Amino acid sequence: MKKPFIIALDFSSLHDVKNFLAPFQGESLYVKVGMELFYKEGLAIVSYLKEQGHEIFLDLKLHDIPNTVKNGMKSLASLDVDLVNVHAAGGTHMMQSALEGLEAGTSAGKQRPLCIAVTQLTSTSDTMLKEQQLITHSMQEVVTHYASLAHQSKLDGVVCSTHEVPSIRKAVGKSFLTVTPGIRMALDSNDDQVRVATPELAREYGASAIVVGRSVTNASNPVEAYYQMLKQWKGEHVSQ
Ligand SMILES: O=c1ccn([C@@H]2O[C@H](COP(=O)(O)O)[C@@H](O)[C@H]2O)c(=O)[nH]1
Repeated sequence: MKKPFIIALDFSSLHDVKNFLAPFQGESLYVKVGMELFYKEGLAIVSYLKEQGHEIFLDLKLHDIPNTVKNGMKSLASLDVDLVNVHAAGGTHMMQSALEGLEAGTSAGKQRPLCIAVTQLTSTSDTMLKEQQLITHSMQEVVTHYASLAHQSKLDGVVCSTHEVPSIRKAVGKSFLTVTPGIRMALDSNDDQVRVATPELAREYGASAIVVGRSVTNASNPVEAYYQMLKQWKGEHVSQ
């Protein structure tokens, strides 16, 4: 990915997004719009971020019957965002339908948005997998299996934690995207995340891109926090 550092704009209004982005003036960023912001601001937020020259990951995690996901993706493709996603648990038919919808909804001459599948949320622990989802395979096996299904369905990649990246790369190759949230600096709070890693570990394990929210957005100086994490992601020395 050209810009492998994605900032999660988990804000509740366009006003808060504008305040957050103001000190980044002139910088073209890769930003993630999730449910909180999109459900509140809708198309206005996408239009605004595009006008400002940012790339957009629209993180709505579609998970429904194949026909509904196909038509949903057809609508999302018309927004001209760069990256969208589904839940791999929806199955191969659903993932293939997602791609069909994206292709059908992309205007002639434009590139369809990339599409990736969420494997297991980074807030899911081994215990939750076993006790709440009744899955007896290991996290690594489950995530890698979902990545193989997404690969067979011709998706562009997956959302996973840093810890599963090496196994996924081994199973489906290096060109399949591994986008990793749950990124924290060593001394940061994990909040509700379970399978966390530093930017440095994500780079070392070969993640295609990292997604960072609160470690930047809640920092007392977000611009400084962003550059500190970006430096670590690029392999430049940073002391905390
Ligand atoms: O497995 C997943 C899938 C998506 N996310 C999203 O990434 C950000 C992470 O935010 P932090 O504040 O850095 O924890 C957030 O928008 C999630 O919805 C994820 O964390 N894990």
